[in-house]
Amino acid sequence: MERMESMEPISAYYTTAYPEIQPDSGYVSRETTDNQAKTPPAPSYDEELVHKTILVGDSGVGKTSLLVQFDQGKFIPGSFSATNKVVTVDGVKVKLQVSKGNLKWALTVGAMIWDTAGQERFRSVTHAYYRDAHALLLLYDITSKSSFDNITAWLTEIHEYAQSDVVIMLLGNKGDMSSERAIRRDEGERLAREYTVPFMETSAKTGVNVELAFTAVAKELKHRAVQHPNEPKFQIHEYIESQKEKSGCCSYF
Ligand SMILES: Nc1nc2c(ncn2[C@@H]2O[C@H](COP(=O)(O)OP(=O)(O)OP(=O)(O)O)[C@@H](O)[C@H]2O)c(=O)[nH]1
Repeated sequence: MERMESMEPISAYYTTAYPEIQPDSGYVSRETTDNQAKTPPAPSYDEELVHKTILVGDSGVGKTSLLVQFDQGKFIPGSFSATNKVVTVDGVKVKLQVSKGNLKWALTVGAMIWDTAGQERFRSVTHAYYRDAHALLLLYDITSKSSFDNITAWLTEIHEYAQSDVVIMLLGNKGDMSSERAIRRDEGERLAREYTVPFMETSAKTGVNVELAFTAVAKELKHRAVQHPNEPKFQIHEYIESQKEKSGCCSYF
């Protein structure tokens, strides 16, 4: 795996400042790429395209663990809870750039902002981050009914502040904890269908579907950026299903 920055040891990872990823840096605006797509000849893939992706969801659902699993290919047990780690004023816990093959991600993990009365609000990153995001990974924890119930509120927040064409994916994380499961897989599937977003269960612990989740959104964004008007649209749902079948994804949680 090619890294865009030198890595710090994990112990320092969540207690030091992260490489700043400026909202406007490192990726091509959709407006530009749309125009390019309409101008013959068909555009080639912009190798510098960075897929700005934010992970959101209730506290403790495993956002940071999922990012670490994707980035480092391992599970580091224990909470990266925002409450005792550095959270920037804009509600961001981690910013990181990851590069795999010719795909690049600027990843941001949102941390819950607590209001003065100590009540959790359905807001993590500030509006500027939402507006700037190409993709949002929205996580719940399959062992936590409340994290699932709150997905609707998260989606309301996303629809209010994010770009209308943002790619959203719903992830039911902690898929390895089937004995403590509170949300059936078909409940996740039903919710995803209701909001017309792709869905899969993941495990930051075993790594199941982690790479697929990030790759699927990046591929969707890449296809949008370079799509020729006459070409068929990339079908993210079909891509996910075909890859799940290839990897036999869900049988070894
Ligand atoms: N078994 C299991 N545990 C997980 C998984 N993902 C995360 N955890 C655990 O769940 C807890 C919370 O994980 P975090 O990655 O800190 O969650 P977060 O969403 O970033 O939390 P906040 O910073 O509070 O927003 C930790 O104890 C993790 O070890 C998973 O897929 N399986």
